[in-house]
Amino acid sequence: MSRASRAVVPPRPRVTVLGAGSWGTTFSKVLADGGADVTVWARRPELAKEIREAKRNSDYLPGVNLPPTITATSDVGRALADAQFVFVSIPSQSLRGNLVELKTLIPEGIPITSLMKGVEKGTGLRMSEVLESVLEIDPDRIAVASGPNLALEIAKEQPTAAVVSSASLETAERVAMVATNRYFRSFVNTDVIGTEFGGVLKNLIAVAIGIVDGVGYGENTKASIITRGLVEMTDFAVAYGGHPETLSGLAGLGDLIATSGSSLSRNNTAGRLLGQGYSFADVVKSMQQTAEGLASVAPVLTLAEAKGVDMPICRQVSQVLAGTLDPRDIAPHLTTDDDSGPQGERTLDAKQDHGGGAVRRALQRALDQLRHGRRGA
Ligand SMILES: NC(=O)c1ccc[n+]([C@@H]2O[C@H](COP(=O)([O-])OP(=O)(O)OC[C@H]3O[C@@H](n4cnc5c(N)ncnc54)[C@H](O)[C@@H]3O)[C@@H](O)[C@H]2O)c1
Ligand SMILES: O=P(O)(O)OC[C@H](O)CO
Repeated sequence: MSRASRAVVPPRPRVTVLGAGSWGTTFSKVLADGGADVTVWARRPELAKEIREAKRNSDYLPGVNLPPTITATSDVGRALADAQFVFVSIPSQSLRGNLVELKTLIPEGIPITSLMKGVEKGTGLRMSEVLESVLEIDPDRIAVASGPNLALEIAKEQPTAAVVSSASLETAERVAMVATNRYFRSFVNTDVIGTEFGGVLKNLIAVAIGIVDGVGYGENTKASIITRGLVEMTDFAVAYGGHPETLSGLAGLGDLIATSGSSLSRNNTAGRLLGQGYSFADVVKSMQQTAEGLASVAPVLTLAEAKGVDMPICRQVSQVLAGTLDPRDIAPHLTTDDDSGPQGERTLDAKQDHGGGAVRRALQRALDQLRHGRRGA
């Protein structure tokens, strides 16, 4: 027997993905192309059948062929039966209800990874926090994956990077190993808060970009909102214990660039429709897929208020959604919360405190005055 024929082939990991929308299905392909045997749980039996038999998900990923190592079922018990890894990709606002039903079906001790980018209305919890509280599991078993990850581009195997984060570096590394293939590379970190909030907050900024795009403003306006949006995102995440460098990475700036610049983004698309004058109700009705940013605006602003973080861009997005601000009036104010005079630009500050944003801003302004000899610079 030759040396090659005696080589031990490692067993293929058995992975379950909950959710067969555009991201659940795309991520299943990422995992299968990385060497896993994947079972997708789809709510609708006809979709499970299409994925299982035709290796297609024509509603969400037209023209994409799925690998033969993906199967699907609408029976969640069967989907989870012998899973070694679970990935969850269902709309954030329905996560809790689904988890309650399948709580007892998840095998003991395996890593559970959130692929979602929203916060829960009512509780303001991040998706990893909902997983932890409903499943009552050790946070070391929980991971989140985020980054500039527009599903259709990845389904077409365009090279992409992501970041997998867990309180346990070992869990992050195990998950990243299965979530890596020739066109998809997963990095790791242990800043779950920064990683998750990056994915949530860039959706709100992408809605703002869509709004000004819909109104007809150009690249200067969009660049201004992206840059000031990143400051808002960072202030918020840091106030909640995230690391500023995470927000400068794939899960923050990276995702912000991808989402703000692409017509594939549902958040960007929803914003564009608002900017063109459609009402919030009309936009929700016309969206075929989940635009998480629309549901996350209110809980994010509540969380921001609790920590004294100013989020002028997000606040004005919420006013457009509520119909109290005309989209055409949004851009001149979007990049500032203060029209009483010039402010210091204050971009990213590695020495930011973890909370007390209002006090920090007041101090920063006083410093700006001292530095520049007048109010702001
Ligand atoms: N699509 C992307 O490019 C992308 C990329 C990264 C992250 N995400 C995140 O992934 C998550 C899922 O997004 P998506 O793009 O797959 O959304 P989607 O709208 O394409 O699909 C959502 C899926 O969930 C199902 N669903 C809807 N309500 C449900 C419920 N009550 N219970 C169970 N299933 C339900 C739908 O039938 C659908 O199959 C979101 O949090 C999104 O932010 C999406
Ligand atoms: O289509 P969106 O707006 O949900 O964005 C998809 C991903 O989050 C991009 O990383």
